[in-house]
Amino acid sequence: MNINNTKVVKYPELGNGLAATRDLEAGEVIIRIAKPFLIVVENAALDRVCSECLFESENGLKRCTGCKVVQYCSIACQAAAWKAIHKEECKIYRKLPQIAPTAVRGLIQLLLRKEIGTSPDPRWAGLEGHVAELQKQKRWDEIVLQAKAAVEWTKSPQTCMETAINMLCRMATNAFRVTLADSTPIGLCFEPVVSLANHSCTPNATIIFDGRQLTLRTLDPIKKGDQVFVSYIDTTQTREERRHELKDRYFFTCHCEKCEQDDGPYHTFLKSQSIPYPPLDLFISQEEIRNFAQARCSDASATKVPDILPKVQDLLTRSRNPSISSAQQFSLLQTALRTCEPLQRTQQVAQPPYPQVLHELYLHYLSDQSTYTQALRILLYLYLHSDVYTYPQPHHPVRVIRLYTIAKLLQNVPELGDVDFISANQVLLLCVRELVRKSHGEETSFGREVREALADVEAVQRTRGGVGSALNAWVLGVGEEAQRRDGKEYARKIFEGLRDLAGSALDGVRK
Ligand SMILES: C[S@@+](CC[C@H](N)C(=O)[O-])C[C@H]1O[C@@H](n2cnc3c(N)ncnc32)[C@H](O)[C@@H]1O
Repeated sequence: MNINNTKVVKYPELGNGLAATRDLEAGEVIIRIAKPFLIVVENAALDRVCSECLFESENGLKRCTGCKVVQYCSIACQAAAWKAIHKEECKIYRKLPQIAPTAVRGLIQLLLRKEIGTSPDPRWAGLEGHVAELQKQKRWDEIVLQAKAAVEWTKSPQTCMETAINMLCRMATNAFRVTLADSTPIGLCFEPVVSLANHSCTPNATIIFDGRQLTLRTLDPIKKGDQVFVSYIDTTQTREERRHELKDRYFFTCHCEKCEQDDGPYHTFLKSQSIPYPPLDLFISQEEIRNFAQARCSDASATKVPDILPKVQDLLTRSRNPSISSAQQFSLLQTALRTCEPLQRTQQVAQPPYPQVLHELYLHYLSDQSTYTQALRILLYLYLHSDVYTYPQPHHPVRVIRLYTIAKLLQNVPELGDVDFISANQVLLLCVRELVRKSHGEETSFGREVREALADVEAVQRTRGGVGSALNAWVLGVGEEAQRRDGKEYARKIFEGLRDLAGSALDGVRK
């Protein structure tokens, strides 16, 4: 079977998988599916996104007055959902004392759509479902109960029960999270074609959503015949955490090189095929990153760091307790940062759990507008000292979102040091606009948002002399030589200033 740029290949140990049918460049679209087989907004996101288009809405969402479960951003979305499924679904939701679990709501949709009959559908029956393994787990009773409930509520024939159970098992192994452009999880997607992609802890591809549209994109170049890998889990975790999650949820032990060699972020970076994006080289040069990673890998003291993970994880869990005060939360995060001191001493900021601590600190500062400047500094620090190793591709969606967030924060903090914040905002947005072609796609809603933000700042720059056009000429490599040279000089100063801001990021926390 040929699926866009891939074909299904059976691999020993991994089962079916997807192989590239031609050489693919970094950031290319492998498969795009406008309407995946099944998408359900997860319970925690029902109040956040429109259940039809899956976007957030600046004007707020309107709840369905019938079931009071789903919400829509417009009459058009409500009408489309009503016609497609909600007319039937609504009658069921109304009678339930509470909102059914996300997977059950997915099964209800499939039963109502008559996608589940008395025998498994060839579109998904061939997918690995791990039925025998699930039968041995505590989860099995829950799966059977969920299938029974969905069959009963949809008034489907009892003969559908076995297929419904089979479908829930397939969903447990094959469904993946739907996310907003910034990776916030909002739903569950079951799409049999893309589910064929196997897992690696150093994936060469990633799944991106734009509303309902799903795109499988390359992170690295993939040669014709090579396998396409995505990651099922958060790859920044330690090998033990990754292996535990993969075994528990997907019933396999990962033997990718990162797991076999127990490579940390610096080793993984050195083995990556990272392709530099020249304008960002002025922010942090590829050569500098490579030399630094090499030094970390040959530093014997780097391997002698005590196991701080359990203590830091405990502190982070306690800091997320909603009933503690902001001051108590900050104190726990300060202790977590101090516990990471051995990693700081050996300059291993990208090594878990250090980046997690920094991220929590960033979120803490972001929760209060008066501390946005600290949030900005921490984010710059994370980008320069961790992200560039953990996500080696400059167009990696996480890195692109990080740069975009830094640009947005620059608009919301008072000027600091010598950095011209308006120009810094522009130069970062110019880079993001270029990188978004490979990370999310310029035709996506995120691509449009970036272009609009850039147009706004460029309008301001036009009133401030030639800086804006020089920066534009330099990033895009257009215009006259002298203008590009000026642009490069402005950019060098901006990036230097941003690096200085990152340099003092932790001063306030350590006090
Ligand atoms: C989403 S499915 C991928 C398609 C699957 N290989 C199939 O034949 O249907 C996930 C399942 O594939 C297998 N799998 C995926 N990645 C693997 C890997 N790196 N090593 C071993 N098995 C893997 C596991 O059985 C896992 O539960």
